[in-house]
Amino acid sequence: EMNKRTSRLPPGPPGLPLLGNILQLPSQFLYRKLSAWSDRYGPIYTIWMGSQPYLVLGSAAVSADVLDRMSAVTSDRPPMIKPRVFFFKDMILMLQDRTLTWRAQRRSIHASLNIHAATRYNAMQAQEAAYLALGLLQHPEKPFRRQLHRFAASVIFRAVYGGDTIQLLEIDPTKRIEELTEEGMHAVMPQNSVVDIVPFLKPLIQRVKWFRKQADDWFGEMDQEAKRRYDKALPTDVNFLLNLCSKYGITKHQAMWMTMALFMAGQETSDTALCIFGLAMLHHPEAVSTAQRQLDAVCGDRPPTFEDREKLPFVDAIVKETLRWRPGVPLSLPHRASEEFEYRGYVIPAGTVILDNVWSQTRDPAVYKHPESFDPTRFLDDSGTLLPATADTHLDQLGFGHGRRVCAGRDFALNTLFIACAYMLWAFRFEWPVDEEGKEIVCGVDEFQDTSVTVSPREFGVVLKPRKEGLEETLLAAVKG
Ligand code: HEM
Repeated sequence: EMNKRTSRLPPGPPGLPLLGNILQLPSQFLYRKLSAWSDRYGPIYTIWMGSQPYLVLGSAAVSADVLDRMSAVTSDRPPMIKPRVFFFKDMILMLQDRTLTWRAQRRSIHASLNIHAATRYNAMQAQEAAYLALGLLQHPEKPFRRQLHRFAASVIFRAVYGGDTIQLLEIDPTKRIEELTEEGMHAVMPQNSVVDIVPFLKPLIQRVKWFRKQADDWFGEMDQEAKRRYDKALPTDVNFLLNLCSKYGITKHQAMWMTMALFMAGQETSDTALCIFGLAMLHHPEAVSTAQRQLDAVCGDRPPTFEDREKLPFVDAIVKETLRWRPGVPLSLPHRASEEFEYRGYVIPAGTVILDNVWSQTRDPAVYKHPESFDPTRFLDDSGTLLPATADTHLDQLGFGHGRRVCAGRDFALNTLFIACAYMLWAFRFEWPVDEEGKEIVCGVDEFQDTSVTVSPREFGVVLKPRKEGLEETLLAAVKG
């Protein structure tokens, strides 16, 4: 299908005959290797997985050209046979091509999560942020990450299915979905899927019973879980998305999977971003104190609200910088060219997989000076007001991907992060735990773990000290609403 003679793909690292660059790719932190190659081969280059070309986009400008301006032909997903066909049976919108089903789902999600509609979730998000702070105050013995995880799960679960806050000390009803998600998502990255590197194996593998059985069992369980959750949800003010499905011609089976997809896409990503926020705050006390001065001036002894947001640009700048400094989804999700296209004199054949390396884009020194330093003031003018966004960066939010596939939950996620970070900064001082000799137990800024789609800091401890009189009562009142 691929005509190597007529295509003129941009050059990249030389590989081996037949295998291409496969053996040069690390099984973890692929984005780091791809970023190092960007330094050498430029912001657009090609790597080969066998006979399959992968175009790697390493600068914000190139990504805006290829994935935004040419989105009409660069917005499909790779075949990803193992996860997409074997596991998800093409029911999950993140991995679908731009079919009519995909379009209908994006439309209904947009109707409920666009920047205006997303404000309908604000009261719930603020209540959840208060409950997060309360949990951190009352249960310092529960790991920080565990509590962020509960928060992120509860916010997205309630937005999708309605219902009450997931309690910190009770059984987490989302646990099963998460276990299944982890198993399924592991298959997404090309290194984990032999079929996708050597597609001619597909028919053979499809006949291998045990392999199909694993995927079929997984699908069966996920399908049941999706149905159970969907049937339990009562359309309410909070999860009004459910009301929209029939309007957009989405069948029940599709709606079941769409709601599940939203949970999968929204939970771990938000939790990861908050964990990175924690790490950044521990390393940057000066950012913490600037934010706290602003919060104290605006809110005093009452907790922050969404109405305060205009007056809290430093908190928004911290959220932006957190997502830029260590993007939790460093390679976004892969796109695929649906048609041949030309760019900068190159000819990219249909079927080329496009890797959106947001990790290199967010540390492009032409766009962000001193990209390795965590500096929220880069987004603010001298008076502390948010600056207009940098061109070609999706409002300085490269971490949410590009083009027609750009994250469908971006504004919702930014609201979740804003209120959670505002609450934590308002309520607590951030300190490292200390060992018996009084020495701080620090987690370095690069001590990350790779969980295939997301990357996040390894587990670390944080001591949160209350900085307000009567904090517990204030938070209890905020939780009650
Ligand atoms: C900090 C939090 C989040 C980050 C960093 C993030 C990042 C991303 C990225 C990088 C993509 C791929 C974009 C592309 O292919 O170009 C994506 C897709 C998506 N995200 Fe998010 N996301 C976050 C939160 C959420 C939330 C809260 C939701 C739902 C409420 C959500 C729903 C989706 C969906 C449905 C897609 C698939 C879009 C498609 O394939 O058409 N995300 N996200």
